[in-house]
Amino acid sequence: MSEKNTPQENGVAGPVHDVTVLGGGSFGTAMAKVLGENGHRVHFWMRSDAQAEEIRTTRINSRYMPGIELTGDIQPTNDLADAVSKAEIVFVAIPSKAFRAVIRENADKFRDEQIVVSLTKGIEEHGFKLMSEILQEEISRCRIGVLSGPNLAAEIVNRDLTATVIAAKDPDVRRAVQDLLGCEYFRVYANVDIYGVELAGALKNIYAIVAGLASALEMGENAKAMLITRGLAEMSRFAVSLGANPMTFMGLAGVGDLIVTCTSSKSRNFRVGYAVGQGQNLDDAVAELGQVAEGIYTLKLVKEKAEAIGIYMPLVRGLYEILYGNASIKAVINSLMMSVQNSDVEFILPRTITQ
Ligand SMILES: NC(=O)C1=CN([C@@H]2O[C@H](COP(=O)(O)OP(=O)(O)OC[C@H]3O[C@@H](n4cnc5c(N)ncnc54)[C@H](O)[C@@H]3O)[C@@H](O)[C@H]2O)C=CC1
Ligand SMILES: O=C(CO)COP(=O)(O)O
Repeated sequence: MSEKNTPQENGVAGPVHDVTVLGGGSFGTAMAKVLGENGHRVHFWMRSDAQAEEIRTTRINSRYMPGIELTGDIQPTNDLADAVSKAEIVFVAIPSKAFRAVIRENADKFRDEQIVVSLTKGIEEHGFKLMSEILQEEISRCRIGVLSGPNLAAEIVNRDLTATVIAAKDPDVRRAVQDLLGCEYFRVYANVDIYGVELAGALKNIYAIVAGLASALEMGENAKAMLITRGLAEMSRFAVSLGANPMTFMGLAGVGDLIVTCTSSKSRNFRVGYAVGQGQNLDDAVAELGQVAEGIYTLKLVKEKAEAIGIYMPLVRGLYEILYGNASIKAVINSLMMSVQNSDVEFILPRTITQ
């Protein structure tokens, strides 16, 4: 750590920290940019040496953030051991499908008590594990946190006003992340409900796909409000039944992230839904996107889990039938609108509230 001797671009002052970001995609790049502009030394790891070299020489990640200049002391590398060993805090922005493999392969590189924060919004395929649970299993000697919220990378890199949530049990972890990332356009709130914050980030991707579909079909603004609100009801019902705090879903990581991804074509999940709504098949839509849309995997896992624990999730079931069951969109909408199940009460209170 060293004292800063130059005014920082983002209106913050304080000691310079060594911070590592794992994952050279859209969100890793956005977080590296905030940290770099906040004056920190950022060890930015990506698996592709060519990509690291491009960023080193041009200061631009042309595949994931074309035209966005990465200023500040950002040091791209494909040497993960070196990047992790130098860091006081490690942020992980690796898609959920590869998350455990990357952490497990490199578990011995992390230090005792090192802070490791997941930025990933997904669920592991076998065992329904969230990323913080994977970190707990693979590197339990580290201090773990989760960052989630309405955080479109494409807006953060333009310095558009944004708020996020750091969830961690350890107050020092929460404070460290607030200090590192907070600046005049990026505000960091704290929460202790790691499971709720993390699950909300994964679940909202499903409803973003639904909203993209609805938008392509020009269903209108009333339909949008219905989908977002009923999506919130069903995702909170599911999460609370698994132990999340219902209040988390009233906050930025819950309804906040749900709103942004269900209303913005900058969301990749929304875009996949939009393409399917326009008649494209799912595989082509994902291939054309060229980036991760976690919701298409999360959907399968949540449908299975909801059935296993008996939670009513009609939007999840309907989207699953469209994407994986070859059901016609029209038939699914019709069955959702005409369903008599539970339409007599708007709220089905979670057991934890009624007991
Ligand atoms: N882009 C956004 O606006 C936000 C994304 N997130 C979450 O962050 C996570 C990462 O998303 P993005 O960066 O946006 O995805 P992306 O599709 O833009 O980039 C994914 C990155 O992961 C890398 N990657 C894939 N497999 C890998 C492996 N086996 N080893 C090392 N690197 C690997 C790719 O090379 C690429 O650099 C996702 O869970 C996403 O939901 C969270 C908040 C906002
Ligand atoms: O999580 C996000 C914004 O908060 C990004 O959503 P997408 O992955 O759908 O782009």
